Amino acid sequence: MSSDHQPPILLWFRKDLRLDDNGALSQACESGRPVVCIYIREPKQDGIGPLGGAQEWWLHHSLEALATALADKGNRLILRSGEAAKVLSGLAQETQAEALFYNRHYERDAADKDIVGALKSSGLEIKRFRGQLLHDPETMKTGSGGAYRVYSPFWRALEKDGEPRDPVSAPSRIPAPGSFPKSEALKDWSLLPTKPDWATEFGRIWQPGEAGAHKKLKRFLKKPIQTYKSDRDHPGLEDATSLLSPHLAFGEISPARIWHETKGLEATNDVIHFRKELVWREFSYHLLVEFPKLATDNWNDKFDAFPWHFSKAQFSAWTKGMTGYPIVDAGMRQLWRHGYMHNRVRMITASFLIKDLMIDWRKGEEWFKDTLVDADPASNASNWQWVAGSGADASPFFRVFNPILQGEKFDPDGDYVCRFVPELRKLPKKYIHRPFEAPKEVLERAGIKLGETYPKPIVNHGEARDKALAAYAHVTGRSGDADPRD
Ligand SMILES: Cc1cc2nc3c(=O)[nH]c(=O)nc-3n(C[C@H](O)[C@H](O)[C@H](O)COP(=O)(O)OP(=O)(O)OC[C@H]3O[C@@H](n4cnc5c(N)ncnc54)[C@H](O)[C@@H]3O)c2cc1C
Repeated sequence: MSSDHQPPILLWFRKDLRLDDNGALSQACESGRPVVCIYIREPKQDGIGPLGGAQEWWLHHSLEALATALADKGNRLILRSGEAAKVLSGLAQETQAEALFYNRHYERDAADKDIVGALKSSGLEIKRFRGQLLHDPETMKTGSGGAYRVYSPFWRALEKDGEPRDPVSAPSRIPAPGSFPKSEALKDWSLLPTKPDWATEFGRIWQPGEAGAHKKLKRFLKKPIQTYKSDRDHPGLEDATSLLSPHLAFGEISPARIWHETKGLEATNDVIHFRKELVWREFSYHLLVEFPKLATDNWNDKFDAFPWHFSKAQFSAWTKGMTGYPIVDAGMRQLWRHGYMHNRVRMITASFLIKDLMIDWRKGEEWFKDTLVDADPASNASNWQWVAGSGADASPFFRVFNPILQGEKFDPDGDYVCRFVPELRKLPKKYIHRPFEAPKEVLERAGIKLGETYPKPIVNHGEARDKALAAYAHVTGRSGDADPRD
């Protein structure tokens, strides 16, 4: 019997928008049965969407790329909106499908359980395949059988385990059904911003989709990885890191594929450091699976009593990159313009929001979720809690980043600041991270009027730090001495 006379398999794409190393897809193809490829736009539920604005932009282009890749293999992408269980059972009836294959999606395990329960009772064969991690969280346990809560032993356990599995290549052909069910039109989903179109620069930097992911990996492995360890902390160096995070967030490339491609390189400290960063992503997911409320609740509940203070005006200045601290403002403007921010600057801007402005980390997490193209439920939440000090294996609260010293250390020539805060370009390097200390005539020569062309600092860092540390000491009963090196 030819494949198109057999009942098809429904292949449910979610955050695995790729053909390479896609367990559900390769197994569906190997079965020889026709495959109906679906992407469902679901209404908001626990663990499911909606995506932030920047990721909607990405999703639009990523689905276009996936549709093209499927067409090249003789198949088609079907788009539907609605609750997954209803859409899938409707499609199963329409296409006479007898099976559903999908890859695991860790943050929505609970929601999936209900969906799968409903579909199984209607007689559909359901197969779940590995998710977007090197190791499933259940397989990584401490000696006493618990989940890891500290990164270093987690990394050592992975090392001891040996190399992760090898990735599986994309199928050469994806058998199509005799006829395709109807698809909604992507443009009708209105994922792209219109008025205003704040994503004008995104397309210059990013190429969403699997091909774009592989290009980024190739570029990174060719050179930047050789100096990754030292360069990754310097935001002024463009392209010193892999820029793979949004591709990983949408599953356009698998971590196993990335790891595998680094195996051809000599295992220098730089290569190992890069792998360790990939493992920070793994660790974040392990924390999320252990504590599904990672984005909403303090891991350390002592922080529940922290006296956060929300000032609308200060939050707005932070989001707009108008705090008067150049490195913070450059980071927040990079985020708005590119849907991305350098890792070092993410730490500085997050520390500023939490400790200088004493605004609850959850407000920052939400803003990042809406504006980052790489927003990831595990990495975003775990990193915000890391900076706040409320997370597992977190940076202590009393480590307060000084935005001036951080700028001078990691962007000594002000290259990064000048790229995103052009009004400071003519300022001598000496003042680039502290324009408020520049003499009047220096500011005049640089064409800067503080408070007019560039803001005065919205808080005094020293005073703000003391206030935050006093609040911390009050909540935890610990001394709030800051680390002067930060
Ligand atoms: C406050 C804050 C929020 C963050 N939010 C996110 C987020 O929503 N999504 C996200 O992917 N990363 C997040 N990060 C982590 C990190 O900033 C980005 O992963 C990194 O900047 C992405 O750039 P890259 O791909 O060039 O990274 P590279 O330096 O090339 O690293 C390779 C990969 O390792 C992973 N990785 C690197 N650093 C971390 C880290 N600290 N935690 C977890 N995984 C890491 C990412 O998948 C990254 O793509 C956040 C960090 C902070 C401090």
